[in-house]
Amino acid sequence: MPGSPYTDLDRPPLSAARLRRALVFPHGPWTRLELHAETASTNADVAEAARSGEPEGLVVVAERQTAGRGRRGRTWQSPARAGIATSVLLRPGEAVAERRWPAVPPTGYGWLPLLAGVALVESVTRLAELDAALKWPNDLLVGGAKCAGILAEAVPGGSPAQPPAIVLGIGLNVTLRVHELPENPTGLPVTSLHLAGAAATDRDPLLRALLRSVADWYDRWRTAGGDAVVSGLRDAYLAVCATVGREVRALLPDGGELTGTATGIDPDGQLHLVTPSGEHRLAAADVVHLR
Ligand SMILES: O=C(O)CCCC[C@@H]1SC[C@@H]2NC(=O)N[C@@H]21
Repeated sequence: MPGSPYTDLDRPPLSAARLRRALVFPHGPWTRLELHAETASTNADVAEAARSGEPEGLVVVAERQTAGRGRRGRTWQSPARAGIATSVLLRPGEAVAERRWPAVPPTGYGWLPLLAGVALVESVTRLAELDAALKWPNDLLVGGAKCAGILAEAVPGGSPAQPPAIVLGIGLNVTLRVHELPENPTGLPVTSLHLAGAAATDRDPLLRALLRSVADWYDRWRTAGGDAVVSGLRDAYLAVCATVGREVRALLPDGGELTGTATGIDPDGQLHLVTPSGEHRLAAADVVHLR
């Protein structure tokens, strides 16, 4: 696409052969990889596969998305070869006897985007050698700016007895340049690993490390029946969460807003907020760090 600000063929493509090495990680759920040069949204692709009965473990990766989805109905920009855009299919409600994974009740599913956030911090810290943290629930912050986002979407089962599948989508800005960065509606600055001074921006190892880390945490969490405390996931999340202990403004899904101190994360992954009007537990919100 000559003339498009998003086309940059100097950026090396992802290698399906190199990425497939992440699929054989022994504890992971990954079964199949699809790598697309372009798609509308990897979350939409995986949701469609889930509706067609695809088993757990599909990984869809795209070099570019034309209609990437963000949280709360927003869009997500995925310029060609400049980031990681991936979605995975998880079926936590189905027991897996050979792995000794019991079925996780749907009340526990809220931890999946937080799990992906922990995996993002681990892989970015290790490979890009940057200090990374999470703004609750799962915005990856590098130097106080957003570098990645996570969108988990539920796909209802085929019958009321069948638990929903979860599409877990991760978008990471790797080599985006300043003119390619989108504006964040809450005023949060946005960055990429390259702009933040990453030691390495090779996307194959980054994505492999990310898939391994998600697989590792998913195995621990599933083995513990979806219990974030027993699996150690809650502690791992708290260790990298930049929100707890801060003064924050929470923009609520109903348009309301609360200002107070974030004091903790409960066993369901909800944020505790202490405000002058009392204590609140938030399942979803856009959080702005004030101090
Ligand atoms: O708003 C956010 O912060 C969440 C952004 C999630 C973007 C990723 S990119 C891969 C996957 N496919 C999508 O359409 N969205 C997610």
